[in-house]
Amino acid sequence: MLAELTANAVADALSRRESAPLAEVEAAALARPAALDAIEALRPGSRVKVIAEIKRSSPSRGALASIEDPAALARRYELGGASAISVLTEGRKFGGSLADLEAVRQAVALPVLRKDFIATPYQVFEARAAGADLVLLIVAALDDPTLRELYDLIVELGMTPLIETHAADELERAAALGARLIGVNARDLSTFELDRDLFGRLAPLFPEGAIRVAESAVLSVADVVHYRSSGADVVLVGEALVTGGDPIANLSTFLAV
Ligand SMILES: O=P(O)(O)OC[C@@H](O)[C@@H](O)c1c[nH]c2ccccc12
Repeated sequence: MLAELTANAVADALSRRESAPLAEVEAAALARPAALDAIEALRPGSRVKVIAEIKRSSPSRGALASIEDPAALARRYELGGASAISVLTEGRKFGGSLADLEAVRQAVALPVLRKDFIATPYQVFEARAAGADLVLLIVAALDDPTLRELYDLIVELGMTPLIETHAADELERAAALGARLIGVNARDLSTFELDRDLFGRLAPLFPEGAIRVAESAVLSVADVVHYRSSGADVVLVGEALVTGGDPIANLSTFLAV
């Protein structure tokens, strides 16, 4: 079942009156310097890697942090050893914007993920125009033809799709795309409930060679250890880094796993 949150965000994207014409956003996307190689940056290593997220609030957790200077936070993440940065660009529920992404892009040399409810090619061009290197696609929110279309466009623009799943059949759909970077979100987007063991249950179903990303619910080092021992190459961490005091210190404990 498509979560209300996701359905609303997708409906928003589809009905939105875009501020610039498609041709303009396309031109801006093509004029950007080449995207950074996120597959290289997230390649599995002897230690877990972290995608550090910039998120002001969420529908499940409410207000998290005001984050007046996302660029400064991104620099802390980079100094702390993050391998990539995720920027929520959804405005209504998460308090983010494409301006946040642009500011982050200018501040760091790491790959930057556009984290949003992407449903149209327009949003993919917008992501590239703002400097994104990665774009999230949520399998549950998209039918197969749209998933394929958006996936191919992301790749064509030199970016890397991060394919988010939450169930075995969704992982199959991700595999059918040929996805090289696949996440399992521990949070169910329809109930907001967390299932920290979902990643471990789905890990054996990942296609050969795909990079395995555990998303959500990392609040402590113990959670990183749990995901790592279940087969995660990468963990995507939001709340713990925006609310938990010094992100550099927090990252260093996570990266020791
Ligand atoms: O704050 P957390 O529990 O560390 O979670 C981060 C990230 O996984 C979460 O923000 C997220 C995962 N998938 C999403 C899709 C849309 C918006 C947000 C998300």
